Amino acid sequence: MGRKFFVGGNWKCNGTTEEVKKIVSTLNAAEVPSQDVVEVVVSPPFVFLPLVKSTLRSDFHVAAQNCWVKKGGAYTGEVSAEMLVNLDIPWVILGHSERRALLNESNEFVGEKVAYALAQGLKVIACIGETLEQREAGSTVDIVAAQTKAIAAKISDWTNVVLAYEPVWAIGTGKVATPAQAQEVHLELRKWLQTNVSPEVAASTRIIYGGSVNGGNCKELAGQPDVDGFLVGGASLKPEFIDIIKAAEVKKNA
Ligand SMILES: O=C(CO)COP(=O)(O)O
Repeated sequence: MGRKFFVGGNWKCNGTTEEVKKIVSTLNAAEVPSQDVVEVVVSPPFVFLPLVKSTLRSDFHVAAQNCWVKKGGAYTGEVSAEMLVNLDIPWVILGHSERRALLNESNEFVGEKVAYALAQGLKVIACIGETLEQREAGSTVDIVAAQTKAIAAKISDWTNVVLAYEPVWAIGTGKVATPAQAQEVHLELRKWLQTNVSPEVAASTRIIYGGSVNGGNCKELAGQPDVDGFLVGGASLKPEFIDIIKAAEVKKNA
């Protein structure tokens, strides 16, 4: 099916110039599978994007953690998709649960953002995921389907989209989804894409997992047929991110 393994590192709102330089030099020195096997994207805060972009090895790429929903202008504090393109930043993370929860980003708003960013030529890591309450109420699949639907309603080409399933209860909690729990939701998402978008999009779109992924649990998760990679938070700031990148070997040998 040719879904290349994808490992994203979301640094969130962390880092100083010194820390960023240290992470980059650790990554630059790492021996990892080739670009044919794994696509690696790291996402520093906006202010560090130029530094990371100019010092990071060329087989790894960078992503912003957000961008504005439309063309830039009088939107104090925002960064536009056009600016990211201007800086040659290829990727952007949109719809992260922290922004959905803390900044009230709705499904529709995220859908609009994804569409606008794609239209400007950016590639998008679109995040979805249910809260613990929603999971316990048995509505996980409905929630992630509604989040995906709001994106699907606004776009027609999924080539440059990676869908990141990040259950909110697993983010930053150390409480990782079991491989079976991740696989179950990823499969449901793939079925949703098959029915509501197309079999081709379902087969080719990478669905990655995020939520307390670390060097210890990544291989078993990567062994699941519908887990096409990871979006890593806390562990992406540490050398174990390299072990997570290497989990791509599990797929290669599958
Ligand atoms: O939110 C995440 C990645 O976007 C996951 O964060 P953690 O890996 O720290 O749980």
